[in-house]
Amino acid sequence: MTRNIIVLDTTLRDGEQVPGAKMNVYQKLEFAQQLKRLHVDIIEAGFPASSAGDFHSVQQIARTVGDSVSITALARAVKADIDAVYESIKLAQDPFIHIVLGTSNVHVEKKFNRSKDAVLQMGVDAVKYAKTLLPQVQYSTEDASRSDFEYLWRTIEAVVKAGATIINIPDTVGYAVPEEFGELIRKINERLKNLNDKVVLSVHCHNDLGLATANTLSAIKNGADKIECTINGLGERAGNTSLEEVIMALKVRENFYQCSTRVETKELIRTARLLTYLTGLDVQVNKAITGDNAFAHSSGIHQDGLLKDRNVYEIMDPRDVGAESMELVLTARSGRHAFRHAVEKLGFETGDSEQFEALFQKFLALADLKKEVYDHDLFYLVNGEREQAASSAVLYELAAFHVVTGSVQPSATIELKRGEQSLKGSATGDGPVDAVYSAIKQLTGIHADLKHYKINSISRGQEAIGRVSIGLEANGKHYVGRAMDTDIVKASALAFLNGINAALLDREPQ
Ligand SMILES: CC(=O)SCCNC(=O)CCNC(=O)[C@H](O)C(C)(C)COP(=O)(O)OP(=O)(O)OC[C@H]1O[C@@H](n2cnc3c(N)ncnc32)[C@H](O)[C@@H]1OP(=O)(O)O
Ligand SMILES: CC(C)C(=O)C(=O)O
Ligand SMILES: [Mg+2]
Repeated sequence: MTRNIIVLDTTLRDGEQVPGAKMNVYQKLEFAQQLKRLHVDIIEAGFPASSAGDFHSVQQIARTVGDSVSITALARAVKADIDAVYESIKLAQDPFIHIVLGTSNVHVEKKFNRSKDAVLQMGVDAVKYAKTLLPQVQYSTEDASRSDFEYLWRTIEAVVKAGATIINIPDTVGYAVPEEFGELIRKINERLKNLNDKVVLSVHCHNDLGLATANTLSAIKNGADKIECTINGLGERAGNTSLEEVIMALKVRENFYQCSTRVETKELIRTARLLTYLTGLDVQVNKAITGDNAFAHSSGIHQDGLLKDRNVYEIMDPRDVGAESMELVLTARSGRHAFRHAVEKLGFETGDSEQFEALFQKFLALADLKKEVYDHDLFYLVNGEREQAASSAVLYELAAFHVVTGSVQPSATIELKRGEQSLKGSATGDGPVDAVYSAIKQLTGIHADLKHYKINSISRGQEAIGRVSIGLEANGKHYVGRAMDTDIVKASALAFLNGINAALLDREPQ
């Protein structure tokens, strides 16, 4: 008999704590919809007390996917944080409040400068308060793996008696090693079952020593009922446990773990690609499950073996994680049937006939420029179109641009549209992109400092698409912008406008 493991995805909370991983509300909603398709049990949607923007995103996620996925969000052991969590998730069907509070000596003494008893009491009070709002409360003993065991247990016992229904044991700084972490979970599990066998035992591991997946699996083997993970292992510092790795380890080695999950593994690659697209954070090519080379075989002896029998060098079928064994190459000579087939094969809906036609025309324009359109390009084409439709509140649009560069001083002429209004202006700069950015700043009148600029080539072929990610500071806050185009100057202009629009929307909510 297999045991079901509850899967919580915290990409939108711990994952989003990563510099550069910030997403806007439309992007978070798109990702949450994909997590729903992936069949995770719980989405940790954010940290609503941290800003009005995060509160709004958590609320929108709870409203949009909270009918079929359990939703939680994080709070310190602070009343205002707990209130913010409750207010943002209360419309979901199965919401719960997640409270975190440190148990290690260094947290108690250095972070809080209080006695152990006083910190424990803070946790108990927080749980009692959260219970007045919702029946389900998760309590995380932050830095558990570096905590004195008897104090850790005393805390768990007290918060369970106060009403906590899930106890989450974090290896916050990735210090644990598998044998030791497994033993810790075994001991807690034994005592917890005697104390209250309805309480769910959960783990949350970080990857500072590259052991997050191993520690999570060891915890499962030793009785953990629930795991917290992120897609591509995104998360604070070296990241969190990678969801796809644990899920596939449980599936491929079911004979050893005798556990299963509800996760729809065929959605794994698509979820990982979507996250890369939304955050601009690429995955290393040799990353297990979601790296570009995870299912690529290059050496002759391996290829020979595979041709004789796939099992010689394959422990899982690439199709089980949503990887294509064969890619369809589309060109400008492809028709609507082939295009629809390719888009649907990637798992996207093609919309009504008007939406489909608009998408097809965009595809033709791209195919004319790029000659060959790969699955990867289609993925970005469809997502870009959706994101544009979702963010109809965008303030400025690029209507036209012209740049001059070479042995003269680079200059740019830009035409922007804002609703019915048309604005045109020119500027010079150190280079064409700098000139474009100066002209955009002049026209929008926004004081924005470019903090970082990154350009990558995505997809293959000579006419690959350039993806630009920028970070800018405006109104004392940091905003990100991303865009892609076969013309890198245009992609640069669009990414900058994206960031400017995010800053303006923050100042003038629509
Ligand atoms: C392990 C984790 O991943 S925990 C989650 C990490 N996530 C985040 O930090 C989310 C983003 N954070 C934020 O937006 C802000 O830090 C806020 C809104 C939470 C707090 O902002 P501020 O009030 O300005 O406080 P600041 O961040 O400077 O300091 C943290 C304060 O919270 C206290 N604190 C830290 N953890 C906890 C906790 N679990 N419970 C109660 N208080 C806590 C600290 O002791 C400090 O209080 P002090 O000012 O009395 O010393
Ligand atoms: C909030 C907790 C679970 C956390 O992220 C950690 O301890 O790493
Ligand atoms: Mg964490």
